[in-house]
Amino acid sequence: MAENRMISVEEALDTVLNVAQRLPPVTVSLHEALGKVLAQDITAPDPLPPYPASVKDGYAVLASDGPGEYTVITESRAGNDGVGVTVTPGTVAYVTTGGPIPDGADAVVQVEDTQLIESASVDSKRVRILKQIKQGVDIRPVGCDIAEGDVVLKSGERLGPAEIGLLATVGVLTVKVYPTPTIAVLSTGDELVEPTSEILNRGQIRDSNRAMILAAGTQQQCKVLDLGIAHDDEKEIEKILDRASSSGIDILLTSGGVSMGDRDFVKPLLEKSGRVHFHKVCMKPGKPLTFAEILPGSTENKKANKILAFGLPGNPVSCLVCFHLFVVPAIRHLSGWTNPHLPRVHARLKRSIKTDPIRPEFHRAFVKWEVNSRLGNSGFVAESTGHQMSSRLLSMKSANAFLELPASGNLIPAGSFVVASIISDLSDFAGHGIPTSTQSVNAEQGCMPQEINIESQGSEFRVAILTVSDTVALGSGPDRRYLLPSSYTLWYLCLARS
Ligand SMILES: Nc1nc2c(c(=O)[nH]1)N[C@H]1C(S)=C(S)[C@@H](COP(=O)(O)OP(=O)(O)OC[C@H]3O[C@@H](n4cnc5c(N)ncnc54)[C@H](O)[C@@H]3O)O[C@H]1N2
Ligand code: MOO
Repeated sequence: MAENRMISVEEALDTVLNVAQRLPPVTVSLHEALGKVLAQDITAPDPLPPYPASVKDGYAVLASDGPGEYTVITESRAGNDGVGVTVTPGTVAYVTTGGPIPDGADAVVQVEDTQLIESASVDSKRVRILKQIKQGVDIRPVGCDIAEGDVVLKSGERLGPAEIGLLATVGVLTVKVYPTPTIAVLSTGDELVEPTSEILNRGQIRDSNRAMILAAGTQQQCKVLDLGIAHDDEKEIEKILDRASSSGIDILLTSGGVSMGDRDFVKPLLEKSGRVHFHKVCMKPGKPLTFAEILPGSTENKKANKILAFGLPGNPVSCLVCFHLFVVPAIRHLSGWTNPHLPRVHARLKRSIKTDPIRPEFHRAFVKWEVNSRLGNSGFVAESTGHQMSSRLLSMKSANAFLELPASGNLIPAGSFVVASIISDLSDFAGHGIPTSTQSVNAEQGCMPQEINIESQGSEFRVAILTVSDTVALGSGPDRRYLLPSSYTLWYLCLARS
């Protein structure tokens, strides 16, 4: 039985992260690996470049020959070009960027430092070298990018586009990674109807939390399971929770029914099927957040792993704030992240904010980088999203950060620095911002933001990729097409010879 006191946010998060365990690694293909954390070291089986390669389009020469007129004995673009041909004093070979340096040559003179000499015969090309260069210039020696046996990626590293490119380069097409968890989402409440309902009878509202949390889970790369809406009926909720617990999920998220109402059944049901660690956190919003673990073998959960269960508060803002502050770090921990915490920055308040006297507040805000070269104080600036009531989901719209405001009941003046926990990726920092207002924002009665025009974001782009390279087409060099972000639809993915 969890104790009855309100625990601090730090204590609550520590508890969640202590209970959460990394999921066992799985093997996935390169296309499924983006965003995952590696569960193995990756070693290069061969060097890159595998042959001495030219850095420029130009002529492979003997540096000691110096400026003068030379016969072009071969052209080395890719693959076996120039094999068996040796550059001897008085001769040069034409090379393209990335092409193999023929034997004998020890430097490359870029075409800009040469002149092709008009010649009577097509077979005997001659070139004038205009510049003296040193040995080794514009040649990438074998293994200069990656040496054979180098560990190019370490267990625990997260795979972004560059890391996927490295895997492709070293020819690793399947990798061991930590999987992302499967999340089930249930809304509870007699007042809730499907978002498709056109007419709302008295006392009814559309269920926003389920769609929102399913989207938030998908954004964190989780597989999501929609458990629908349950009435405030103990037996009905129990049945759904039992069924969900036996369906192979890792995290169970409910919304509503965790506060003090006579039909708030979620907490007692979690107590029945597992261990409730806490059910009240000293924070605003999100006070009634409940956290439990459903242990293997309890009720219908016959799975070998335990399930983390979060009873999220029903108020939509409280629900999403708790998701970011507690569920996201839990997801990251299960997915193998070494640091599962939200990143934090210091941001200057654009306007003053009145704090709550009792609970530390997670004030929704838009944080962006502002350049102020005149005063020399460029940095992050935070603008409130307006009225912070926990039923007002508009206060989450556009928010990319939560300002951590200590409980004092005082006014934090404009220009003060506060800690901001970042909840979006950094690309959102250049966004549209919040409409300007001169009023200070009271934690209880802040100003209402006006409607703003946002250009449509997140639309899907269709991208065609064509690798044009003789080297790649002949199989003599790596292809790094896999660097494409997964949010794009691949239209065309192939190799072509130049
Ligand atoms: N006597 C007390 N009452 C309340 C307290 C308290 O300490 N003592 N705490 C308040 C706080 S703080 C919060 S937060 C809420 C949380 O309550 P529940 O988690 O039990 O949620 P519900 O009562 O079911 O709903 C609250 C509110 O949210 C709306 N809601 C619920 N689910 C959804 C959904 N899926 N989509 C959209 N809106 C939803 C619901 O209609 C209510 O308006 O409790 C306070 N009360
Ligand atoms: O904690 Mo509740 O989430 O303040 O509204």
